[in-house]
Amino acid sequence: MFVQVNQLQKRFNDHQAIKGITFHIKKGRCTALLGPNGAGKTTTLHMLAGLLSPTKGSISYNGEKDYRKHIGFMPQHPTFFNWMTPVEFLYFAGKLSGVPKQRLIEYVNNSLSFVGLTEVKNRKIGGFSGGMKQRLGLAQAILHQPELLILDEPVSALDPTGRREVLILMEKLKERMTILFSTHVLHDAEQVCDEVLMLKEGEIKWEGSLIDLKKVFSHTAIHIETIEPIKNAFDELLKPEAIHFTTDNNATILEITPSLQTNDLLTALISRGYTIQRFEVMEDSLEDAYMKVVDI
Ligand SMILES: Nc1ncnc2c1ncn2[C@@H]1O[C@H](COP(=O)(O)OP(=O)(O)OP(=O)(O)O)[C@@H](O)[C@H]1O
Repeated sequence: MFVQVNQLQKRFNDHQAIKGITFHIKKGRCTALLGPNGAGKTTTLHMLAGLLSPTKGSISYNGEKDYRKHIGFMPQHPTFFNWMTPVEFLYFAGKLSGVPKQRLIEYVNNSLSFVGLTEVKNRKIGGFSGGMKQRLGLAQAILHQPELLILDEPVSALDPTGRREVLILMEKLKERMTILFSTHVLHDAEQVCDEVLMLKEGEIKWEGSLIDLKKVFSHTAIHIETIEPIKNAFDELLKPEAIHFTTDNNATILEITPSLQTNDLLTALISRGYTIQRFEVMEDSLEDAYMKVVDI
């Protein structure tokens, strides 16, 4: 166990934003905190980063009390002094986060090189694109080489190019540190995360690996077309297994449980003399699984 969160709650006046959530973050894994707007993602990340105190509950980081030095945090909208250069900004941030003076130059240069901003390191931040600013935010968050990197909606505000750049950087960072990031964009989560935490209205709706999420919530649909009509031909084959069964002329679409082996179905059809023109296995996307979970 790396980070254990127990019965965490946050109340803003009369609004209970986080309703007693319990989860853990596994060391070395990249976890996506997924949820619609207002689910409580930012509030949860701020509590984990030590920027907001919980109303109730606990966060345990390898048993340490003051764990903030091990955490790197990038807010949803990183703000900069536009008149500063990346080097000046990172020196300033490095001093604040307690990077030893003798290592500061090395750390700043390493971070800038990692996010691809070395060439512009002495230009004013004011002239930077959104993507460059986001990469500078990332450089600041990893500057002190944290064990846990927390990123609040790291790609949501970016155009497709900027999004891709940041996702590639996250993919590389996965080898060096544990990552927790929030997003409401499923496609982005699917590309980079190993673990998923789904949050809705301040409650965890699902926790587990991306692979398990797909297994548990997706259906497999098989689209079959044969030359011979196959209506009612499945009775003995799979009636108890079939969830949904529709036919349209010679096209048959089955939604089956994962327990049924598609190979067995194909073999059975061939051995019964059907001439198969199409046999296509279609799996639900993470988006379908997500919709099922958040609609619980
Ligand atoms: N400082 C605050 N004072 C009062 N209510 C707040 C405060 N911060 C957040 N909230 C409320 O708590 C709930 C959760 O907000 P939060 O920003 O954590 O959600 P989110 O999942 O990050 O949403 P988004 O994707 O829109 O950023 C919302 O209803 C929000 O209005």
